[in-house]
Amino acid sequence: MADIKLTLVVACALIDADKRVLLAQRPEGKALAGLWEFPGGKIEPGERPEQTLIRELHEEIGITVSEPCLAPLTFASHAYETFHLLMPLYICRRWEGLAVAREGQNLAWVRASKLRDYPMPPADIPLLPHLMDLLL
Ligand SMILES: Nc1nc2c([nH]c(=O)n2[C@H]2C[C@H](O)[C@@H](COP(=O)(O)OP(=O)(O)OP(=O)(O)O)O2)c(=O)[nH]1
Repeated sequence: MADIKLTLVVACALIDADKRVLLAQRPEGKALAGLWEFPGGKIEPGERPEQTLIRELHEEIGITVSEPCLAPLTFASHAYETFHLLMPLYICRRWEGLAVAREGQNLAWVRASKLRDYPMPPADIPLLPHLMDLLL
């Protein structure tokens, strides 16, 4: 059997007081460019997933999240051509600061009923019903 490269990425559904979720658009020049994703990123060596998420949310959108405000929601397991993605999705309803695009990416606060209007990476599609149930 061929070796499988397992890539661990942590992501977060940030939910605001109007039950909207934050999506970020992947920039041009990257894999999956133009698709809308949950903020997050790859776990660096020595990091716990929650630390990764707190770091990424600060780097990418300038918010400060404390660990007790992160709760596990669901996960994605998806075979991309060159790696297998395993992506825990956390949910967070409380943070400090305003979400701003610090890396030039587009951001959108999206209601459950509009989530299907935002094309997402294939790994994310099975996560949507779960999220919609929670937000509707
Ligand atoms: N953050 C995030 N990544 C996702 C989602 N869905 C999905 O397939 N991914 C994939 C895209 C990337 O291959 C990987 C995220 O890693 P990354 O944010 O470091 O992506 P990247 O392309 O900048 O990585 P790289 O240049 O450092 O290799 O997970 C999602 O909802 N959120």
